[in-house]
Amino acid sequence: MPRTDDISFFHQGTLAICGSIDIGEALQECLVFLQRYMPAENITMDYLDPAIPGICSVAQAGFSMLPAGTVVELSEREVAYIESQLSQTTLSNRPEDNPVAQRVAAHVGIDSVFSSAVLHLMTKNQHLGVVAVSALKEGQFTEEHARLLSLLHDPFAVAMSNALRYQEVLRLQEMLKDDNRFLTNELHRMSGDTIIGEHFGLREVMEKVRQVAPLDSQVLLLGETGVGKEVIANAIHYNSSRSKGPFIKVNCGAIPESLLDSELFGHEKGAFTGALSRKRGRFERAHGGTLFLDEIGELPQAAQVRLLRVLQTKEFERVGGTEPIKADVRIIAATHRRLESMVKENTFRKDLWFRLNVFPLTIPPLRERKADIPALVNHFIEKKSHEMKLPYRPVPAPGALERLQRHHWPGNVRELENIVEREIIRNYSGDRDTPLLFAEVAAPEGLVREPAALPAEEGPTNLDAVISRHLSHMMTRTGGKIQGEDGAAALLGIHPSTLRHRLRKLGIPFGRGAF
Ligand SMILES: Nc1ncnc2c1ncn2[C@@H]1O[C@H](COP(=O)(O)OP(=O)(O)OP(=O)(O)O)[C@@H](O)[C@H]1O
Repeated sequence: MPRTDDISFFHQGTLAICGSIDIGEALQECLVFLQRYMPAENITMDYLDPAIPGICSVAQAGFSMLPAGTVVELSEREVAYIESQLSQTTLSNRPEDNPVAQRVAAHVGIDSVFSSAVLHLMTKNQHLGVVAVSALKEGQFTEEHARLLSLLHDPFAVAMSNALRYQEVLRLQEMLKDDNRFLTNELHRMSGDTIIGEHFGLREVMEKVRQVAPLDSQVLLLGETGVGKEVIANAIHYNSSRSKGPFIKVNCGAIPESLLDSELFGHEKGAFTGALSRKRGRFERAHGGTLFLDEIGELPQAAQVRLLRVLQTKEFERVGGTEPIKADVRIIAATHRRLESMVKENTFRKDLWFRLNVFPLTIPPLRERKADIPALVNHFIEKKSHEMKLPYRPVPAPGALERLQRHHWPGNVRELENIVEREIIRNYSGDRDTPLLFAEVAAPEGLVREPAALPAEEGPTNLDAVISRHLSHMMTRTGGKIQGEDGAAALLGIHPSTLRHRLRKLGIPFGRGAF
């Protein structure tokens, strides 16, 4: 039968050990408790890592015998000593009694004599680690102290096991955060880090981006398909105070109506057939960041009502859930549709349109910023060659860029990107020494709309257009370089600042960044 004071000792000791989720704080409580029964001045919880081999401190309280996180390497003899002691509580009242305690003391710079009582923690014959109680004087611990300490074996073993698991969770969490940071940077790099035309065709758009990005206002991006709405949404996010948060995209037109609610707001386990586990929706995932609602004009009426409610209350419930969830999300919506006409036709809710239309930003179609085409072509050649791991960089054939600039571009930048990719593939499978001709842009009927007054073969006759064409050609030839012997200014025989002035006036990109 256990003695009554043993039961009380166990009870109070267990409360001290389990009193805090932080194992350091728990050991501090425990040290204060143990001091009522033994001359404990320090307590550490450590485990043996056979891979080092050495002991690693999990937590500590007292005079810093072994601060948390310390690793002390051990010799084979010292590891063998620990292994020989597993089934008992080791008392060492003189340093020479315990070679491991001596090694630890030397490691932390304690040169005075000391004594310790070491409790080995075991579960199912597996050595979890030790709890070591120490004092800075010799001969401090008795068999009775060892007996009392061993009464606390089980709560210490549970605490040790939880602390190790908790450390593992923190390690994995840090790894996930690191992966997340890496992937976010990769995504950012891949999805529009470079905005071609920001100083030329998109200058006004980018001015507005810089104005609105730091504010938390909603933005509505308008423009034909493929003009770069997502690229601009990215730029707003990465130039805002939310840039470290997530950028989550939803293509409202690509998700079946029956799945929209679950995609946007998430669902609880068992909310519907196939909901095997709880799932967070895109709103929840975008918490602290930006939610990009692409193709907002395709949102079905019922979903428009729910979206409006979330925008008004900033709260939603998961499908099948009752608990309201708050998400701090900035909304950027985009559409190639004329929302105003849709409102008139009653296919888009007027109140939602008002909500979204706080800061409308229209991205001009490519045909209205043709001066950006050479730089875009070079950018896509670079991008695609890199993606395709080409050992060489194809170059456009003479006259090809002019041909591209005469195209009407109904599919905008995306169409240009696809054409560049196709041309590189064609070039790769044919004669790689042939420059990229882009012959296809001139071919299909209706795609190329040459202005009647400017037949393609004659080229422009208006003086500015002729100069613009020539300067664009020179920029392509020199890779945007203005100064130096091989720069465009020297080739044209004019002063570099005069050339820069001309280029700016005509909206022609220059400089290394433009090519
Ligand atoms: N200014 C730009 N600089 C570099 N790349 C661009 C630019 N604008 C668009 N792109 C590229 O063109 C492609 C189409 O752009 P994006 O997806 O942003 O267009 P969108 O207007 O959102 O299209 P949709 O209306 O179909 O959703 C993307 O690969 C994008 O990276």
